[in-house]
Amino acid sequence: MPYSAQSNFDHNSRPKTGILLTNLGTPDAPTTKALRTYLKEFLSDPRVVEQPRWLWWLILNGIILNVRPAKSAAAYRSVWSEDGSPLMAISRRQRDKIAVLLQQRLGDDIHVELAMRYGNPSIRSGLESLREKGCRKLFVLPLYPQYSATTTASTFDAISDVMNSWRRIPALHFIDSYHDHPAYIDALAASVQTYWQQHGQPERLLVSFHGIPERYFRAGDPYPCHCRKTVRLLREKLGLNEEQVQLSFQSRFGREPWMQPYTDETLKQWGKEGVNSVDVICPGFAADCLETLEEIAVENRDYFLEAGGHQFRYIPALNDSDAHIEALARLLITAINGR
Ligand SMILES: C=CC1=C(C)c2cc3[nH]c(cc4nc(cc5[nH]c(cc1n2)c(C)c5CCC(=O)O)C(CCC(=O)O)=C4C)c(C)c3C=C
Ligand SMILES: [Fe+2]
Ligand SMILES: [Fe+2]
Repeated sequence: MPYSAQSNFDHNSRPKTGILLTNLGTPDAPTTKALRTYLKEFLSDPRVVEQPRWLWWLILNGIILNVRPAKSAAAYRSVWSEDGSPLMAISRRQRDKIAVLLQQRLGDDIHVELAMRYGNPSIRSGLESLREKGCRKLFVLPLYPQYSATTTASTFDAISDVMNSWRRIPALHFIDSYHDHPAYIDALAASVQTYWQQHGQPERLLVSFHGIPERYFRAGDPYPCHCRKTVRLLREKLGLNEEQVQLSFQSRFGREPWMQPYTDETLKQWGKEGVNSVDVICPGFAADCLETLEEIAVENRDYFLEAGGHQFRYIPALNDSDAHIEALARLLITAINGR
């Protein structure tokens, strides 16, 4: 098989620097058909579901892909905007703003692309576009602050799958996590403080992360440790105690135990115990998406209020806020300058 190269390759060209921002991905439309395509790709990834392949193939194709797409499509419709999926719209704005900031600070030889691990725009299209622009140094920033094999390592798999047919591999820098980066923690703390200055401080802050099966943690996935460290640093920065700021895991899928405590059970328990007011923040999501806008802000709100709680608020993700763009740009500039 011939290995491929940049189509307009010039041996004397000046090397450029490419940045690939990635996130999980989202369906192309909030329809059952689009959800089936998206979920099939996502849930066929062995990094996401670690089960014997034949058994999982039967469950996925026999049950899940017949039931879940319609249910998920209805949930996506409830958050879909004029700009499409919130995750996609916000990710595009993040890419545009980061590109402007990096070009202002480092010059025009920097190119920034956005790619999604599942669906569109694909990792292949992002990498090929940077290659066509002559990028020979490549910085990949998966927008997952906390490393997990299910997300971060899966992104790496997709990159190596594309590059294994390339003639010239760029100098590759893969940013594996930034769960304790001071600029990220500062941006999170500032977002909470600003929210509280405007709306008042609740009794408790619940810091909710997407879960993973407990089995993956026992096999060595550091994700829960990264989540705990983010929460500790945030709590310290806010000057609050372990009762006021607590961690939980949301979005469990399937029957086996996932990381605990579960977000829904925690909120039900707090409602029953007489906790009056709760704010929830989800620092593992760089952009608001179905998991925050629907599962947290709607579904879990109901659990808390039905259990006896009085006030529930969701503090938005960092999204394309100036503080977030600045934090991500600082992360990238440090990597680019090798410091
Ligand atoms: C099947 C197991 C799943 C694992 C393990 C998992 C890990 C994981 N996911 C995210 C981030 C996101 N997940 C999102 C949606 C989503 N996640 C799963 C399943 C697993 N995720 C499903 C089936 C879905 C689709 C929605 C649904 O049908 O419920 C999203 C939202 C995407 C959007 O379009 O809005 C994000 C983001 C992380 C960070 C993570 C492990 C650390
Ligand atoms: Fe997920
Ligand atoms: Fe969910």
